[in-house]
Amino acid sequence: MPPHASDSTPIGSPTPSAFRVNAPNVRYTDDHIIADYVYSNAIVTSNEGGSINVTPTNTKYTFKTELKVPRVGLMMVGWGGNNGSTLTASIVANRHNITWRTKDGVKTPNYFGSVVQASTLKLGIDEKGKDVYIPFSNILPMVHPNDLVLGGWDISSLDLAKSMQRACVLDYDLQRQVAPELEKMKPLPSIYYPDFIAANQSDRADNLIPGDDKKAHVEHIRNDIRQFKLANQLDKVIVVWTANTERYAEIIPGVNTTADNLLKAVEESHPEIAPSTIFAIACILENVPFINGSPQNTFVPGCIELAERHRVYIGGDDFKSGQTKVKSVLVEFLVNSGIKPIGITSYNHLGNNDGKNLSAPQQFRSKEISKSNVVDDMVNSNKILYKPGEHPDHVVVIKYVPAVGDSKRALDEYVSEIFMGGRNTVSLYNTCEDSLLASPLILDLAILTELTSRIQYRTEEMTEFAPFHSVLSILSFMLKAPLVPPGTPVVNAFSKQRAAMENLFRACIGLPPQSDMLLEHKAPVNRSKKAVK
Ligand SMILES: NC(=O)c1ccc[n+]([C@@H]2O[C@H](COP(=O)([O-])OP(=O)(O)OC[C@H]3O[C@@H](n4cnc5c(N)ncnc54)[C@H](O)[C@@H]3O)[C@@H](O)[C@H]2O)c1
Ligand SMILES: O=P([O-])([O-])O[C@@H]1[C@@H](O)[C@H](O)[C@@H](O)[C@H](O)[C@@H]1O
Repeated sequence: MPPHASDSTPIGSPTPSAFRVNAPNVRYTDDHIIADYVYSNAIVTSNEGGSINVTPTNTKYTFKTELKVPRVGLMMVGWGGNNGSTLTASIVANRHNITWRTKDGVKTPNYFGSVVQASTLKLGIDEKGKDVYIPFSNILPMVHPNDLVLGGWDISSLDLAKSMQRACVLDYDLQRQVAPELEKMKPLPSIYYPDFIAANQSDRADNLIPGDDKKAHVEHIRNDIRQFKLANQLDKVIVVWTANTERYAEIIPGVNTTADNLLKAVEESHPEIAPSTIFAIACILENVPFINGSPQNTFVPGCIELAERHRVYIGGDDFKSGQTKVKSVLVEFLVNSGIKPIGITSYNHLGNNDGKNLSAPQQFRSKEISKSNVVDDMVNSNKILYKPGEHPDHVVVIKYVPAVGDSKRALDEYVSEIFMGGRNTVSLYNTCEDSLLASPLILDLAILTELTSRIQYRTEEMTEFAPFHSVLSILSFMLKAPLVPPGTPVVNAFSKQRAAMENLFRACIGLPPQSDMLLEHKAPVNRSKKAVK
């Protein structure tokens, strides 16, 4: 059976072979790859005397992955924004291989910055012991970005060509060429509750679903999704929130702490239910995954419970695109090197509409939270450096400076304690082209969410295959404040996030985790008996 997709599997077709895993624990059928996998862990216990015992555990899983790549729609909330318009224009450019001229010469379209489309992973070693890498998108059949059918909503009525122009992100010679296709794309009217985003956004709000009946709004969004799916003959739709950052919603017992009281609050049009939560509820009830690319607490407890009840995938929060992505690498490097960050100052200024919205205190606060919590797991992992409850000083500053547009300037300083009372200071100046860094993440989130929806698992205790938990923590690599199943650990460390994602998909094809031990070189199997002098 041809087992795996190439990195651009035509929709719905049998999967052309990219590679085959020859192992007794892996089986291929016309429609699935079925892999038996042993998940190894270690339970650590300590007794009163303080001595620590470690008990290795092995849990048998079977993963079943549907190989057929469906026809997928990506609906973006905030489609007319900088990220939404930039992604749309870029997909059109890639789809038609449109090149464009700049002062630096001719540019060709690509998907750089997408972990799925532009990164690789180690599959194994060749006969000479040399690492063999494949495109990440080849590990399992995935939707190719060029095949995504795009749509979405915006409170601004501008078509996508005008939105792209307003964003001022892409070179003019490219904008010029994709404009004819983008001008046909018009965002659906959306829901607008002024209290949740900065007042300075009101001048865009000319494309609204009427009324203030929140239950009607849920039904309207559900119908929009159904119509989009029908009109484009889609098998699946994924919704990604790339609209403005909202203020945090207050968690109110009896209003949004359980699925039932959240639905009741929607029926009563409770003022504390945010637009993003209305979209999430609509998606859950429509059995459509919803991913939150912004930092607000869309997923109030009742919303998570609703997703669990309906077994619909949700994920978030807040694309991890530039300054924070570097932070999740640098702090991991420092702490894992036994160096103690004691002061982290993250300043940036930007001049796009996101920055304009974030210039309002409540919207900034949402972003400050997601940008500040990103070091917690790394700090908590090293009790040598940090006493219980001890944390680096961590300051986040964001300033709105229209003059720099989408080209955010991030200035970071990391002060650390080093050997024998020494101090080390790392200063970074990072020009993050915000939308060019965030847009590829929207692709990764949508494509990996769709892939995950084709994977089921079963353990020896289970009689049936089942989907993963509704909260897709496997998406954390793309997110600043990873949403995780209630009560489970939040991982922000960059290398751990990447390894978790890679190793899960390796498990689905029956391969062990990538350990990078290179034991074959350190302890060669066929080493001669003679001692080396
Ligand atoms: N590097 C990045 O760009 C980056 C990184 C992390 C998070 N984010 C988040 O992604 C989001 C989008 O970023 P952007 O730069 O594209 O912002 P943007 O302001 O350019 O786009 C947001 C769009 O959402 C629309 N909108 C606002 N409320 C809406 C609603 N209720 N329904 C539908 N549309 C609505 C606005 O009209 C606007 O077109 C922001 O929340 C931002 O904080 C961006
Ligand atoms: O991802 P990252 O570069 O750390 O964070 C960014 C912030 O620094 C920026 O101010 C904001 O506008 C973007 O939405 C994004 O959240």
